[in-house]
Formats: sequence, C-alpha cells, structure tokens
Amino acid sequence: MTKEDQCGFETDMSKADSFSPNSQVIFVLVSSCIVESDRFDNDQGGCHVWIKITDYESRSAISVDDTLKIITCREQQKRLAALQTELGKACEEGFVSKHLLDNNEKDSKKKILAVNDHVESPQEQSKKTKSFFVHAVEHWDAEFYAKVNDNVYVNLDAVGAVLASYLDKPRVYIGCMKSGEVFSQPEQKWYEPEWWKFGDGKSSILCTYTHDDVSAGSWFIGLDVKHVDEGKFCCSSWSSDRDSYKAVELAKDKHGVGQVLLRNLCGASVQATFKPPTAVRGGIPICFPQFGNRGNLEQHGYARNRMWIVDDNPPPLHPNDFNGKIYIDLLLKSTDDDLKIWPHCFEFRLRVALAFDGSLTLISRIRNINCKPFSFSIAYHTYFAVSDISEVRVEGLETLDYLDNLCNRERFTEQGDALTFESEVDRVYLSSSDVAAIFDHEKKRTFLIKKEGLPDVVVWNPWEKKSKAIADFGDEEYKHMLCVDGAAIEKPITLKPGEEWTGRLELSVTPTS
Ligand SMILES: O=P(O)(O)OC[C@H]1O[C@@H](O)[C@H](O)[C@@H](O)[C@@H]1O
Repeated sequence: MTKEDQCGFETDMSKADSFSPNSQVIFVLVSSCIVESDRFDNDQGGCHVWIKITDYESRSAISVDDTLKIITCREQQKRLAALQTELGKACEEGFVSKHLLDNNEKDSKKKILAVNDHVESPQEQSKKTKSFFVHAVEHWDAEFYAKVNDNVYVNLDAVGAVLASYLDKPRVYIGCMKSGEVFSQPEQKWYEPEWWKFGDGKSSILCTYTHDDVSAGSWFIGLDVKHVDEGKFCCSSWSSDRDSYKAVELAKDKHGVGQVLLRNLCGASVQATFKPPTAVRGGIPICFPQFGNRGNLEQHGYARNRMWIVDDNPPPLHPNDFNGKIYIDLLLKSTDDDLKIWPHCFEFRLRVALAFDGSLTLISRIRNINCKPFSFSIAYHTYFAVSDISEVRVEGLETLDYLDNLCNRERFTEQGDALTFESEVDRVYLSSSDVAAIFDHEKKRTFLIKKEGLPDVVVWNPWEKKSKAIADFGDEEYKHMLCVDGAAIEKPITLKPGEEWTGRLELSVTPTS
C-alpha cells in the first residue's frame, strides 16, 4: 500500500531535541504563500506557505529535510504513542495471545494477527505479506485490507478519508504506486534485485520478489482490480520524485535558502524578493502591530520582516487545531531594537496548520508580557491567486460599511450584491461576518475565508497603474491576484498586562460548477 521509508521517523525524531531555537534561528516569511509554480500567472490551483529556514551561526543545526520530517511526524508520534498504550493494555488482557487466536476463531475479527512459522528477514518479507493477506481474507470480513510497513507512521485520519471515498467501488487496489517495469539498475531507487523474474512467464502467479511491494503489485496484475495510484499514501513527498499531490515540499529559493513549502491556496509575485528583511510580495504576510500607515511604524508594522523562531513548547491549543494536520508553531518577541520603535513587550505565537484536504489555518495568540497596556492592529495580508480579476466576485461583504483608502479613508456603504473588480480597490470593510468567499468562475473554484476575532476585511488590488509603480510586482500581475485579509483594524485591540488575544483564519478551497 505504501512506498516505504518515507517518514524515516525514528532517526528523525531522535534529532528533535537538538532543534532548539538557540541552535537554529528560523526566518519566517510569516506564512507567505506561493502558487505551485511560484507565480501569480501560472496558478495550478495550489499554493505554498513559505517558511524560510536558514542556518544561523550553527553547525549542529538540523537540516531542512529533518525539520520537515519532525513537523510532519510529530502528530503521528502522539497518535502512535496513544495507540501503543492501548495496545499495551490490550496485550495485558491477553488480547493478542496466540492461544486466544487459535482457540477462539469466532472472535478473530477483533484479534491481532500472529503470523505462524515466519522467519523475520528481508528476504522473507514477501512471504509474510502473502501470509497476512491469506489470513486476513480468510478470517476478517473487512472493506479494505491494508499493508503498511512498520517504519511508516500512518496518518489514520487521512487514510480513513481516502478509503471512504472508494467504499462504493469494488475491487480496487490503492497505493502510492510506480507503474510499469520494475527497476533493474542497482543505482535506481526501489531497485528490485529479482527484477528478472518479472513477467518472464515462468513464475507462478504468486511469485515473490525481494521487495514485498513489488510482489504485492505483481499479484494484483492478473486480477480484475482497478489500480488506483494515490499519491497521498506516500506519507509525504519530501523523498518522492512524484509530481502528484504534494502537500509538503522542500525547495530552495533563488538564494539557495532551504524552504518548507506547505501547499495551499495563495500566490506570490514573480518579482517577489525573498531576502530578509523585506516583506514578500505574496503569501500571507502578517501585518502587526500596525496596519498600513496608520501609525508611526513602517508600513504594515514590522512583524512581517522579522526573524521568527520555532516554538517547541507552545501553550496547548484545542485538539481541533492539530488533529490530522501538519503544523508548526512560531514565536515572535520584540528585540531591544524593536522596543525602541514600539515600546511594548509581547509574545506573538503563530500556529500554521495544514490539513490533509489542503485547508490552511493560522492561529495567532498575542500576549502582553509588559506591565502596561498596549493596543495593536493586525491583518493576515492574504494574496489569493485568481484566474482573472475581472471575472471574480467576493461575497460576504455586501451592505457593509467600508473605509476607502483611495479616498482618505472616507466611510462608504457597499451597495452591490457582490464585490466585482474593474479598477483599483483598497478598502477596509468593517464589522463583517466570520465568512467571506471569493468565487473564481474560470477556475471553477471558491476560496472560503473563515475567521474569528478579526472583524474587518481588507480588499486590495492595485490594478494597472499602481502595479507599475510597485517595484517587486509585475505590470500585469494585478490580473491574477486579489488580497482579501482577515483583520482587526478599525478598533485596535487593547491588551492589559498578562492578557492574551486570539485571532484565527481558516482558508479552504472548494470546487464550484
Ligand atoms: O506594498 P505593501 O506594503 O505590501 O502593501 C500593499 C497594500 O496592502 C494593502 O493591504 C493596503 O490596503 C494597501 O494600501 C497597500 O498598498
């Protein structure tokens, strides 16, 4: 069912302890998103959260690859630990006793299989797999039979969701597959030493190969099954060459800086600069503690240009904020230099969580750790990649009042049923409901923006003339982007000493007809 070895979990988690903020500083282009091909004008329906990771005065820092594995597998480890505890208890109760298996066949549906007479060795893997399938089919009446290697940490929610979508399709063989000839060159990945047996017409139908995945694949070739190549079963894609679903990717930017890319919904400019300390023209820069030029700080505040560290031990969040998701916790604190321009001590914790269906959640927790109150504004400055700005419409803002930045923040009321675009727009919609949507007809998809604690919505498109004046923005790029930001701007948030504010944004995309 899987291509094995892709989590490499045990080795990687053992390095987790060395992953301390002190030994490595992570520069976060705070959750900037990029379309799959990194361009507004080449949107293939996905985007990346860009988390830039740079080694910083550290020889012992772990690699980007390892970091990614830790992020991905952290949640799986917790689930596995829980399962192991349960299994331990079950064992104590004799649940897996071979004696019980032998003597209580009626109840064997509930039992864990002990394969008889099996010698554990790499050469015997295929035989073990065969024994498993034979026994499983004989004794367990199940919808699906799954084979997973013991060095792979399974995302149970994700597997369940995938399998559920095939429940009504009989006789499917689902896996993260390579199809075609088995590899015969030793230097190739997944090289099969016994490749010569394959398809020679002499082998028996249940021929075994050195690799059990090859064996299982060969057994299904002769059967009346539909082969389903499911990229999601590749655990994650960091060691895969595949072009299929990649929720998480590793890449290097043009400066050679390693990046963890979590695919999602948004876009960035072809001319975006990825060199600190410049905000990225795209993704989701976090505007904090100021929005725009409504204060003495630099435009949109300084948080989007700062180094964030990975927060290894954040205060707990609700399980919904991490169950079945890949996530990372980031932390920003003011430096001595920051305090000179904004004299307030805070801890800004940001969880960026990517669900298996591609929805992206950003949860900000801002705490006043000073002894006097302070106020701030915030916006998730989200660049959505759209097919054609003239063809999209935004719903959820109708009848609202807005402040028009193009008219000295004068207050107007939205009159239309939906917001459409035919010229520059730069507005802050006030006291909105917690859901807005961007309908993109050409792409037949809708972006859903759900938010909590963020009453305002910024809508921005620079259109033709302003685009030409923005250095890190292509002249024509305005046609393929739209910023719709969950924000708290009109009424700044005030925190007393010790108080914490939480704001949440969830972005998802659904197909529309
Ligand atoms: O160029 P920046 O600083 O990223 O800002 C881009 C735009 O961001 C929007 O949110 C503002 O409403 C605009 O006024 C501004 O021009």
